[in-house]
Amino acid sequence: KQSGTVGDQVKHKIIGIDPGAGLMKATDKAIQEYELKDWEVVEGSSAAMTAALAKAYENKEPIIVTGWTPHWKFAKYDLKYLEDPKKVYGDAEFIHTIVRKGLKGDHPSAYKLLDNFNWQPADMESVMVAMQEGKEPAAAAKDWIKNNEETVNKWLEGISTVQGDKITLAYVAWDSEIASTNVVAIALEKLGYEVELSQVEAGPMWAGLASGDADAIVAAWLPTTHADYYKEFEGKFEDLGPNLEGTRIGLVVPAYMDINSIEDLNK
Ligand SMILES: C[SH](C)CC(=O)O
Repeated sequence: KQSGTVGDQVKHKIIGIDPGAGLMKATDKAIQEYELKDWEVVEGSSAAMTAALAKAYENKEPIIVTGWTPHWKFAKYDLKYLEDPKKVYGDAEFIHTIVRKGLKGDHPSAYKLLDNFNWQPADMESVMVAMQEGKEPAAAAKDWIKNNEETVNKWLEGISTVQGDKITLAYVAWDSEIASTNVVAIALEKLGYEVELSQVEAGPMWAGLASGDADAIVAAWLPTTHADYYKEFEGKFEDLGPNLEGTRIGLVVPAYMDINSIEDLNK
């Protein structure tokens, strides 16, 4: 049994991810709105956060992380979101596909595939779990495509193939976006495209679309999480709408911790 307040137990640290993530901006807002005095959000990465979570969970130690759904961590560990009565983290959201201006004219087949791409949280999570169990992202994506031919053929239906045209997909190394971007890359390769995957931070991902360095992303968390980026680059991209429905972001803790709300962090 841990002694002291939950703040003492976790040294008033919330284990975050890359600083450009909307989840981190929302967490900074939570610190303010819930007046979490002398709490710190530790910047790092998706991988560092899940490594810290694994270590704490194995030792049944208290930990608070910035978390999101879909994610393999919910399949692997018994976790819960802290209630967010002030709704700082918004409600269930979507992941959108966004393409650079002009893509439709330059690469109509790629545009159509990107517009058709959509799948369920369970689909994304199954690719993430395979990656977490050690499969290379491209291999995990290939397996999922093999096991979901009907879905993928619907995306590809009626789209004419190409001979080696190049497409660049930008993404941030969030486990969810590594999964989705690798799946879309393979679907584009099935059409004959040569696909480059460009791993960048969140800001440069959106900037790359606006500059035309990136042709497309399937990593836009909207309407709230990436609202700032959407506003900053509005007019310089084309939003093809949701490719997945039912995301969630917030503070996540192991179920063995006896706190249930962000408000409990002040006790
Ligand atoms: C970490 S979520 C995949 C996206 C975001 O917070 O920007």
